[in-house]
Amino acid sequence: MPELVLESNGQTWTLDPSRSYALGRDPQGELVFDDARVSWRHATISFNGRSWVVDDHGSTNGTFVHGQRIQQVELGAGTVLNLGNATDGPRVSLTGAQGAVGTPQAQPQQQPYAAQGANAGWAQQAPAQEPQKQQAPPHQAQQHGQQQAGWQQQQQHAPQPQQAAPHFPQQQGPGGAAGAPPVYGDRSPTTFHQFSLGRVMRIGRALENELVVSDLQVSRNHAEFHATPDGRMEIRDLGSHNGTYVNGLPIAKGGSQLLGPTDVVGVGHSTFRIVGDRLEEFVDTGEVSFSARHLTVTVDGGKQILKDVSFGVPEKSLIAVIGPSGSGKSTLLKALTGYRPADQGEVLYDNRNLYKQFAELRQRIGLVPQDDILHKELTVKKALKYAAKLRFPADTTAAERDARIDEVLRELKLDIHKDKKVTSLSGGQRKRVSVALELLTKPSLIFLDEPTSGLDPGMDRDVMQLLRGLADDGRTVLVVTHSVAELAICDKLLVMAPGGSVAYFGPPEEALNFFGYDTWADVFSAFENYRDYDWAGRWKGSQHYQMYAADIDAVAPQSVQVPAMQAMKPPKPQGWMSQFVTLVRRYTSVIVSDKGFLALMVILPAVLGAVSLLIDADKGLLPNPANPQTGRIIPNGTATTVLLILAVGACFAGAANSVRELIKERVIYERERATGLSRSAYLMSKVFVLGVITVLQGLLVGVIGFATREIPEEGLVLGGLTLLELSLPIMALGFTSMMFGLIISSLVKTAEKTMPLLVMFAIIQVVFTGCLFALNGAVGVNQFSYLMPSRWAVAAAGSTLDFNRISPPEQGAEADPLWEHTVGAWGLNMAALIVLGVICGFFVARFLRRHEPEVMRK
Ligand SMILES: Nc1ncnc2c1ncn2[C@@H]1O[C@H](COP(=O)(O)OP(=O)(O)OP(=O)(O)O)[C@@H](O)[C@H]1O
Repeated sequence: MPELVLESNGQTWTLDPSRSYALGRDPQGELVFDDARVSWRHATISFNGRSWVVDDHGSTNGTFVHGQRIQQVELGAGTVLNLGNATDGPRVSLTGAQGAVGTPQAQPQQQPYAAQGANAGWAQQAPAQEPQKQQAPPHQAQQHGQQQAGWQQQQQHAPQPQQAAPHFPQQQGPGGAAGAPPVYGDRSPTTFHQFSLGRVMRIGRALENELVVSDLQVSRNHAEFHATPDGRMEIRDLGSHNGTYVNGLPIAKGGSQLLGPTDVVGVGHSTFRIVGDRLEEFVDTGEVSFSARHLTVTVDGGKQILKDVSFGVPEKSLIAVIGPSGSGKSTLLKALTGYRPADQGEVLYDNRNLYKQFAELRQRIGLVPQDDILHKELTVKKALKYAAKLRFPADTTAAERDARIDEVLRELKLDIHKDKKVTSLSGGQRKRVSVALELLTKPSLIFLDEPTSGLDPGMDRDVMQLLRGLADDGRTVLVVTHSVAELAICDKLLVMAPGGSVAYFGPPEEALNFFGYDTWADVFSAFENYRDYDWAGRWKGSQHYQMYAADIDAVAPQSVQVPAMQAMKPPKPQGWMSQFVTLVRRYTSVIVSDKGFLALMVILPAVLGAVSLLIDADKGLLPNPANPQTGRIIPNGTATTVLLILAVGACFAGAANSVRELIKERVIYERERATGLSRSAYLMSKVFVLGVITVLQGLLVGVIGFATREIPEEGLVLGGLTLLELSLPIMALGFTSMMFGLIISSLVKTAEKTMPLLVMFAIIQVVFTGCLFALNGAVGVNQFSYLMPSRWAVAAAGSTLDFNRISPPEQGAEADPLWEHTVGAWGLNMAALIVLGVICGFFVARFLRRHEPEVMRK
C-alpha cells in the first residue's frame, strides 16, 4: 500500500488510503486553506485502488502541478500542487509515496466515470489544457498585476452599461473546464448481477427478492426480469407503487416490456441495464451533474419571459440564482423542475433529458417553495409522519417510515425539536423542517425558492450553510434568493437580467467584478436603470462566458418534446383510499390541535340557533287560523323570521368553515400534487371532514331553533320525528354552503379576499330565502333563486311547516309550488339542495386544477 505524506503550510499528514481528503476553504474539509483564491471545495486527494490522485472540483482558479492547470492527476513523491495560482497559490507537496510522479494529464477514457470522483465527466469533456490561455479571474489578475488584454477591455466597459454593448471577440478559453458538466459519457455500474438462464430475477425491498434494494421508494416486490422463450429479456412490473420505467417512461402497472441492449430500466433510485448475461445496476446516490441548455419560455402573445438560459454544474454543487423582480427566476425554477417545461431547450439530469424522462426523474427532485409546506398546527414529527405516509409506497411499514424520519431529523439537527409544534419554531428552523420533508425521499436535486425571505441575517446564514452541507453531502442544490449576503458560500452564481436572460454565470466571488460594481445594490440599480441594455450580449461576449458556459451553449437549441401527459404524471405511491384516509386523519389532527377553532365550531351554531329564540319566544311555527271575517289566513311572521335566521345561521357557519380552507394550504397542495397526491382524494377529504362538522353544526342550529317552538306533530316524511325532519334541510344547507365556501376558497388569490366574499354570499342567501318577499311569480328573480341553497332549504322546511298557509300568497297570486305541503315537494327541495352541493364540488375540482403544476393538469 503506497504511503503518501502531505506537507502544507508547515504541517504534515500521512494520508490514509481508505479515506479521501477535501482541500478548500470549507472549514468542514480536511485541509483548510484560508485564501480567497482557493475555492470552497477546491479539490480532493484520494487513493483510487491503484494510485493516489488529486481531483480538481471545477475550482474557479484551478489546481496546478508544475505550473500547469490540471483536472486530475496521479500523485507521487515530489509532486507539488499549487491551489488557485500556478506560482504563488497555497502549496501542497507530497513525499514518501510509491506511486508515479505526477505529470499533468487529462485522463478521459482511462478511468471509469464513477471512479474518477466528482468531476469525472468533466475531465472527459475538457480539452487538453492550454496553460498559456488559463487566465486568472479578474480581481485576482488585478491583485497580482497580471492583467490580460481581454479583461482590461472588459473593465473599461463594464461600469458603463448605458453605452453601446461592448462586443468582445470570442476567445478560445479553457473550454468549460471550470464550469461545464459532463456532456457525454456514462457512469460505471455500482454493481453487477449475474443472470442464470431461465431464472427470474425479482427486484424489491423484501429480503426474499433475488435483488434486494433498500430504498423506500421501491415496493416490497417491485418488478422482475425474466427471459422470454426466444431468449430475449423482459421486465415485468409487479404492481409497484412508484412504477417501473424503461428509458424514463413508465410501463403499465403489472405490465411488461421487452428489453433491447440499449434500454435502461428504472426502479426507485436504481437503474439497470442488461449487458450480455449480466445485469448492471447504477445507484443514484445523489451525486448528479445538472445543466440547462438554451431554455426559452414563451407565453401567449409570443413574449419570451425566459431567454436562452444555459448553465451547468457538476455534482455536489450549490448554485444561487439572483436577479431583479420579474427577471424570470420563478419561471426558470418551474422550467428546471419540470413544473412548467420550457418551450425550447433541455434540462439535463446527469446527462438524462429531464423532460423526456420526467416520470421517472421527478421522484429524484425536491422542491422547497417559498411558503412552508407544513401544517403549522402539527408537531414536527407528526407533520413529517403524514408527509411520509403520503409520499412513500403503501407497503412501507410505519417503522420503516419512522426510521427514515428520525434519520432526516438527525441530519438536519431537528431531533431536539421533533415534539414541538411547527408554529413554535423560528423561521430558520421552520425552513429546516420544510427541507427535512423534502429530504425524506432522498432527492438528488433540491430546488429552493427564496428560503431566506423574511429571515434575519443570522438565520439567512444558517439556512445557506445548511444548503452548503446538503450539497457537500452529495446533492445538487439550486437556490433562488433575494439575499446576497451569503452568496460566497455557493459554488456558482446565476444572475438573471431583466427580460429573462442570463447576465452572469460563474463563481460568486467574481460576479461583482464582472459587472464592475462594488455592491449588488449597484448592479440591481444598473439593471433597473438600463433595462433595455443587452445584458445577455455582454455576458456572451465575456471571458467568463467562455470559461463557464460556452461548452454547454455550443450544442444547438432543441425544441422540447414533452412526452404525452400520461407519461408525465407522477405515480401514485398510495391508492386513492389510503390517501383519503391519511388526509382525513391529518386534517382531523390539525383541527383537534387548534383549540380555538374547535371552540368556535360549537359556539357559532349555538349562538346562531339561540338568537332565533329571542323572536316571539312564545309563538309557534304552525299556520295561524283563518280570519273569520275575510276567510283569509293571517300570516305567521314568526315562523318565516325564525326560519330565515336559522337558514342564514347555517349558511354562514357552513361557508365560514370552508372559505379559508383551500387557500391557506394551497402551497402544500401544489407540492403534494406534484408528488402524486390525488386531486379527488384531497377534495373528498375536505368535503368529508368539513361535511361532518357542518352537518353536526346544522343539527345544533336546528335543534336549538326548533326544539322549544310548537311544530307539527307529524312531519311529511319522518312521521313523529318532525324536529329531525325540520333540521335536515338546515343540515343540508350548511353542507351546500360549505361547498360554496370551497368554491370561494379555490378561486381567490389571497386569504384576505375570502371575508368580503363570505359576507356577500351570506347576504345573498338572506335575500333569496323567500322569507322576505315572494319569489314565486317574480319572473327572472325566482328562476335565479333556484341557484341559491337557502331557497331550497327554506322550501324544504317550509313544505313540512306548510309555508303556503303560514305565509299565504297575495290575493290573486299563486301559491309557491316548492312550498307545497307534500312529500314530493320536500323530496324535490332536498334533492335540489344536494345536487347544488355536488355541482359545487365539480367546480371546486376544476378551480383546484388551476393551482396545480402545469404538468399535473389533465
Ligand atoms: N403566464 C405568464 N404569462 C405572461 N407573462 C408572465 C407569465 N408568467 C410570468 N410572466 C411574466 O414574466 C416575467 C418573469 O416572471 P417571474 O415570476 O419568473 O419573475 P421573478 O424573477 O420570479 O420575479 P419575482 O422576484 O418578483 O418573484 C414577469 O414580468 C411576469 O409578469
